[in-house]
Amino acid sequence: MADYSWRLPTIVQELAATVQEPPSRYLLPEQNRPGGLLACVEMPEVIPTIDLRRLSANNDVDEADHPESFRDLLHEYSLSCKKVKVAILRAMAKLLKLDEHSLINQFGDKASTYARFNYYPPCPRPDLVLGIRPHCDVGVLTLLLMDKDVGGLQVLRDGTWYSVPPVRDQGLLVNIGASLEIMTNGVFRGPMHRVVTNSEKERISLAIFYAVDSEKDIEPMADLLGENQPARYRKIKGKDFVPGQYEYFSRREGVVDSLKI
Ligand SMILES: O=C(O)CCC(=O)C(=O)O
Ligand SMILES: [Fe+2]
Repeated sequence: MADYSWRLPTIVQELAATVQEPPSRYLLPEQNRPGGLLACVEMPEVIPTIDLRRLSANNDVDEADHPESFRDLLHEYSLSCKKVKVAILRAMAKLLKLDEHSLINQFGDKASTYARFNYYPPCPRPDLVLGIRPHCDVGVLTLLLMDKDVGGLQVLRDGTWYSVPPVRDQGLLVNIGASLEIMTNGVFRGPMHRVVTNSEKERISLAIFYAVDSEKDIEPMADLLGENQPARYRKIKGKDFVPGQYEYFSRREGVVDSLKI
């Protein structure tokens, strides 16, 4: 029988179109949300970020204020993504010649998974306005479902911005976050990326962010260190990392650089 466990929504627009506004009980509290600093200017409102733990935990669905199909679809999608995340982190651990569970074990008991739909309306002056300013994702791993038609994501390499073409056929873009860079002592690097705007077309993406337990320390894994492999990053608590990240955003630097030894 065909295995549909990796099934993704046909297109991100289809998933997004089923709901106007996610119910507030599934959202991350405002003060914890990555908001205005992601964009180039202060945003008029903080961007809603769905906390998938709340979404999965809440089975008391009130259809009146809750489009059930959106919840179910996002939940199903997050379960598929979890398998992808686990498979990738296992493969990465093997590449590092570590126990295959070692990276997954870094998350701690209360790891977080957040979903954010990024909507970029057409912009008459793409030469002046970015959709998201340059940043490195702060978590361990990000799975990005991109708009199937409209590109815009760019990745920085050796001082040049490279455009990532739209991924058709239900492709996912896997982004390494700064937490994983620290844990692997810089073997895997979190790339700087940004989103440019488009004068004619709107664009939607869905990012699922996997982050460690906020009480856990993020630090180079002991098994990767040795006499000739000293720690290249200082440790930082999960909960101090995210606010630090946004402070550095405004200075257009990566928080991970501040932890380099
Ligand atoms: O919309 C995109 O393609 C990228 C979004 C992104 O970088 C983010 O949400 O952190
Ligand atoms: Fe990002």
